Amino acid sequence: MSGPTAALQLHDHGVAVITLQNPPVNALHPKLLESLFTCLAEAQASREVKAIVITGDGGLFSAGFDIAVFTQQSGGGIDRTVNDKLCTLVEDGPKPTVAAIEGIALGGGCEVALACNARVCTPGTKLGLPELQLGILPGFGGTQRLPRLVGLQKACEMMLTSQPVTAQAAAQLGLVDAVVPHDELLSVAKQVALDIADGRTARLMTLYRTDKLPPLPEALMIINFAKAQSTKRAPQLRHPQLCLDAVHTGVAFGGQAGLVKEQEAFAEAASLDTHKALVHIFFAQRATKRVKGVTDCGLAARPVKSLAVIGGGLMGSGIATASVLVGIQVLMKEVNAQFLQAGLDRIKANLRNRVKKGKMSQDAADAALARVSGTLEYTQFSEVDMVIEAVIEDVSLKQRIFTDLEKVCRPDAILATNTSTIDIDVVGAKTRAADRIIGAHFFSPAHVMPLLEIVRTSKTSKQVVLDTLEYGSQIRKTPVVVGNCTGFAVNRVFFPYTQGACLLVDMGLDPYVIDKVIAQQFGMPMGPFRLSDLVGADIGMHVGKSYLEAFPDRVYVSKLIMGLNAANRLGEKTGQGFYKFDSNRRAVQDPALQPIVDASRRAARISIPGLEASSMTVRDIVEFIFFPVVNEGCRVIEEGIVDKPADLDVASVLAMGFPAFRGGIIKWADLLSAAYVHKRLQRWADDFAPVGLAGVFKPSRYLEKACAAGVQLGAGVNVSSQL
Ligand SMILES: C[C@H](O)CC(=O)SCCNC(=O)CCNC(=O)[C@H](O)C(C)(C)COP(=O)(O)OP(=O)(O)OC[C@H]1O[C@@H](n2cnc3c(N)ncnc32)[C@H](O)[C@@H]1OP(=O)(O)O
Repeated sequence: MSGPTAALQLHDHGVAVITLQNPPVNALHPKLLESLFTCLAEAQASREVKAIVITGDGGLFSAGFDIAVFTQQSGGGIDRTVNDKLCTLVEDGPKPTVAAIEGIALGGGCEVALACNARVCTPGTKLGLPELQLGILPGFGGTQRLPRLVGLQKACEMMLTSQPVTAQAAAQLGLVDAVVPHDELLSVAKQVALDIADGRTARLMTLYRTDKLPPLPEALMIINFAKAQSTKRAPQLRHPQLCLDAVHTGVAFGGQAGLVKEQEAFAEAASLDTHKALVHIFFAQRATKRVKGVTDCGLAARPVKSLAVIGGGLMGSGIATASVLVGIQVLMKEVNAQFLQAGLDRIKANLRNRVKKGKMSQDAADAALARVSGTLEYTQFSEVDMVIEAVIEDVSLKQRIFTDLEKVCRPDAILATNTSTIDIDVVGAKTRAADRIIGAHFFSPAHVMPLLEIVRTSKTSKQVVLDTLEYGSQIRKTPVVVGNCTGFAVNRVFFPYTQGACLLVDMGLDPYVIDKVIAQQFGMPMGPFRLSDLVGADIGMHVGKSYLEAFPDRVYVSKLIMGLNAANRLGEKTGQGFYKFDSNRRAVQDPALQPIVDASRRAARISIPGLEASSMTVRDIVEFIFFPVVNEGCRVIEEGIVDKPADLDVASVLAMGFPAFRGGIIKWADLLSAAYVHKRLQRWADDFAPVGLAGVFKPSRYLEKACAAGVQLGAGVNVSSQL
């Protein structure tokens, strides 16, 4: 088979079977679409063909338009005329077409199926229109045909959430006409096609159906409600509105008018930065598992079957939960029976929560729980493939544990620490096992947060990095492999985040206004001060000290966090921090914070001419806080802490909640232009030089060089090679 193509075969009784072929997911590359068009035209014209079945190769129908093409061509890379002609040939060509669907029918794949005159699928198939998660909208007629098949409300929900439906739900909704076993898929689809051709079954053309559409006033209410909901959820996003505009035109003026509007709306969405950002994140997230010098050198990963977790606290029990959920046997070790029981109870509670939320059955939760055993000894440690230590951040305690582990574990067992602040080399300093010691930095809650930061030292073996990557995939995390430095990649890049916000408060801005700008207008899940309350001001101060030691040239020490510590306003855990918290953990503004803010401002005495608080715009606030984060990201790239710049984008999205629709921290800077980021940082460095804070903003070498060379920050090594 050569490249993306469609294959035409004539089967018995005059049924032409066209098979989409483009492994691994039969993505609709323009070449495949062209080939599909040629096959369809041939089948439609052939005297020997009575009916047509479209199916996919390798047990999958299609994952939709080839997303890689979006990165290569402007305007979405979709040829409208091919698309129009193709769907017309499928839907109302002389011979009926039926889709035989297995595995997935997503995006354009689902839309080709929607244009068919009937659809048959196998159990386990997922169908949906997830285009909005890529910053576009369905562009092969999905905005018109889906509402006509499943009803307007359900169609809006499916498109706005990007969530596919199961085969069973699709049958109930009328999205498919039959669900049949794998062995019968093709024969049933062929029979349905012949039944239509012979007039035994009515030939339905989805675009012209109106039976599932509500009367116009009701339809408009549904669309307007969906628009309002979508604005409330993500006011920054335009493409959901464009999608609903296309739906609106279709229900008000008919499917053909709707198709024209859909194409216009698609082209507009495809031209926006949101689309570029989301496509970037789609590929970047899948690329984190490919690490130079580790995954490309012929080594085979060893899956983890049994794991020991040391420490049953919040992190340890979360790690254990994530592992038992995917079938790994877990041995949890604690120092006494009471702590052990508390750890096991936490795992039980985590699983119970999942059952309550409908994420798993009680039977599956029971089976998962049966995979955990508790111990106070090291006796069974000789049996495990991997150990993850998750005790408190105490260097000598961790060193003792690793010395013990070296003695009790198999010589090939992976020894991991979940530290977030301690140098991995120091943790293993008293052992001779440095080649199998690695950081496995989880984010809290460990069984929920999707990122696993894998920290390798200069001594960690490739095999151990590969195995830990494999473990990350096993527990369904997105792994990012990083180097060993203060804060590793994620926390290090984000240390200027709260720092910049504190500096703004000391300059006169209201902390609650800053939080609103960063959360509601920029799109972070919460602002820096709400985040500080979640993490705890005590932890903030402790971590701040380690950054001050490591990077004294660029740390601003505000009295704000110290003031909170002195007043025992540590955040959620003490009921008050920047905010005060009611019994439902709801954060409300607290006037009692003001004296702490005033004291911090008096101590800071920062006043920069031209940078008065009252003159700062939303854009100023956002850039003042995030450009130093970008700058630190540049240093991390230059030092080779990350394998590739896009890893930082993924990490910032998955661990810090940086908006995916902005592409992650480095992609966002590139979309704004590195030169612009550089210019603003340099200006602030000059402005703040008189108060001794130039270092907080001074553009990094990597940023300087990228600008000088006119290359993107995301270019990585290409920039470094020009340094
Ligand atoms: C005009 C139209 O309306 C526009 C469109 O159709 S836009 C496309 C809409 N479709 C989508 O958004 C589906 C995107 N894909 C997915 O959700 C998931 O990849 C999936 C459910 C199909 C498979 O998931 P999973 O089994 O976990 O495998 P996953 O690693 O994600 O994908 C396997 C490979 O296929 C690639 N791939 C998946 N969907 C693709 C697509 N639509 N185009 C190009 N490549 C795709 C992935 O990049 C990955 O490549 P890699 O192995 O080189 O990293």
